[in-house]
Amino acid sequence: MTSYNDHSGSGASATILPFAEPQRAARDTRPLRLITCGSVDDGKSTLIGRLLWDTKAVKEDQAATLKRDSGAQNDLGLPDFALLLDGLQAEREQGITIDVAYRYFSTDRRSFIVADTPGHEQYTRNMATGASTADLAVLLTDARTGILEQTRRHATIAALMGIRQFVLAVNKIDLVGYDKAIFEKIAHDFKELAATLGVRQITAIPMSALKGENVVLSGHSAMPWYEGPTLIETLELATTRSAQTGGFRLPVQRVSRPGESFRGYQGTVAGGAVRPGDSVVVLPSGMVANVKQIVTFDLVRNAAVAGDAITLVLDRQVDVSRGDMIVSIDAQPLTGHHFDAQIVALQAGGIEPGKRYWLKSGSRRQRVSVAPLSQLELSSGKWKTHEDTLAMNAIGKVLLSFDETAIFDIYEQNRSTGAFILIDPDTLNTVAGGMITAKRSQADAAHRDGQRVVLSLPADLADQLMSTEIFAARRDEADVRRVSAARAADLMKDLEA
Ligand SMILES: Nc1nc2c(ncn2[C@@H]2O[C@H](COP(=O)(O)OP(=O)(O)OP(=O)(O)O)[C@@H](O)[C@H]2O)c(=O)[nH]1
Repeated sequence: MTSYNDHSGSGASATILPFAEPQRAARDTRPLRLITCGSVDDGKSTLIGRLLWDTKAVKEDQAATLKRDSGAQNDLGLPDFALLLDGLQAEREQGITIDVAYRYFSTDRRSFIVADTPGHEQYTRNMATGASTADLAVLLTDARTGILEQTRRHATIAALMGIRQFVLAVNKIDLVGYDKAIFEKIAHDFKELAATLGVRQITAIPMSALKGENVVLSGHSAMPWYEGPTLIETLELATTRSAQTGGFRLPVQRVSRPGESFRGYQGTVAGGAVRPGDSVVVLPSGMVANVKQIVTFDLVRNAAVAGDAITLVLDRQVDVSRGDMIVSIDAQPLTGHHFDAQIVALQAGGIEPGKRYWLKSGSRRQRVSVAPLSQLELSSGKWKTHEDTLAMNAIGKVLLSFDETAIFDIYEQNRSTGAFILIDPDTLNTVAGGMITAKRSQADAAHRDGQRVVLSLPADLADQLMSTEIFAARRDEADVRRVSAARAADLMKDLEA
C-alpha cells in the first residue's frame, strides 16, 4: 500500500484530507457500503465496471464476452467496462423500475457493496434510496467540467442521508492531459462545497476510469505529482457507520395473539438491543413493562439487536397496537406534534404548503402538514427562505405538524426512526424523502408555521379565549398573540380595508 497516511506534505496531497483515524490499531474490516453518483456520462458505469474488473469480480465467461463485444468499442483497445452494467441499462430502457442495483466485489482486505443508481436528474429518488444505507459516497466529476449543479445535488443528498465520508473522483483526467492544476482546482471547489454540508472526510482522487488509473491500480506513471491513495485503498480504509448504539427501538408491525395466554409484538428492531428483564416503554401511550421473552421464528433468544425480526413478549397486559413503538426506558425517542426536518421533493408537482400528506416512518403512518421554511440554493450552497412549494428535486427545510403524537429520533442518531417518506393521499405516490433534524416546542412551532391561524387579540380577550375548552382542543391549529387594544383595533381595520 502507498504511504498515504502521510498527508502533511505540500503540493497535490495538500488538497486531500485524510480519514479521521487512519493509524488506529483495529481497522474496520466490515463490508463497506458505497454509493457512486455522477451526472450522465461522467463515467460512472465505466468506473464501477473497472472496480469489478480489476478486483477480478467479473467471472471468466463474462470477461470473455466483454472482450468480444467491446472489441471495436474504443480506440485504446480496452474493453468497454460500462458494458458490464448493460443488462441493467436494458431494463431501465424498458421502463422496468429498478431503484438501485447492488454489486459486490472484494479485495483480500475487505468486501464492498456498491449501490449503482442512474445519474439522470429524474432518478434523484433512487440516489436517495442508495445513499440511505451507504457508508461512503463516491462522487464523480468529469475533469473537463468540474463541479456541476448535479454534483452539488448529489453531495447534498448524500450528506442529508447521513454519509460523512466522500471521495471525489475527478475522472477523465487523461482528457485534460493529467493536469495537476485542474485537479487541484476541482478538489478545492469540492472541499468548499463539502464544508457547507458538514462533511470533513474528503479524499479527492484524479483518475481515469477508462484506463484504470488510480482506481484499483496505481496511476503514478501518468500522474507522478499525485501522492495520494487510489480509490480502492481509500475504500479499504474507510469506516462503516458505527453500529447504532442508541436505545432499543421496536416499531410494532403486528400484534400476534395465537392463544389466550400469549400475546407478542412483532417487528424488526430499529435500534439498540434488548434482553429479557429490560424495562421498556410503549409509545405513545407511555405504559411501562418488562421484557419477558424474545422469540424469533420458534427460537427463544436471550438478546436481540438492530436488524433482528422478533416477537417481544412483555410481563404484563398493556395496550399495544400496530404503529406503536416499544423503546428502552432509559433512552427514549422524542415525542411531540412538531418536528423540523429536511426533505428532498421527489415528484413533479413538488411539496405544497398547506397540503396534508401521509408520513410513513417504519410501520407508523400519520397525517401531517408540511410548512416549507427554506430551500437549499444549489449554486451557492446557501439556504434561502422559501415558504412556497418545493419543486421536484428541491431540498428544503420544513416544519412538520402532526394531528397526533409523533415519535422520532434525530436522523443522525438513528437512521431508521429518524427517516420518513411523504405520501400524497390523492395519488399514493411517494413525493418526498426526509429526515428529522430537531423537535420543536409547541409555542415555537406555532410562531413559525405559516399555515397556522394567528389571532391577535387584546390581552383580556386572548386569555378568555385560551381558557375555553374549544380552544384547548384545537390549540395545534391556532396561535393567539396578546396585543394592546389599540393594536388589535388597527389590525381589524386592516382586515376590513
Ligand atoms: N477518456 C476517458 N473516457 C472515459 C473515462 N471514463 C469514462 N469514459 C468514457 O465516457 C463515456 C461515458 O462513460 P459511462 O461510463 O457510460 O458514463 P456514465 O456516467 O455511466 O453514463 P450513464 O450510464 O449514461 O449515466 C464513455 O464513452 C466512456 O468510455 C475516462 O476516464 N477517460
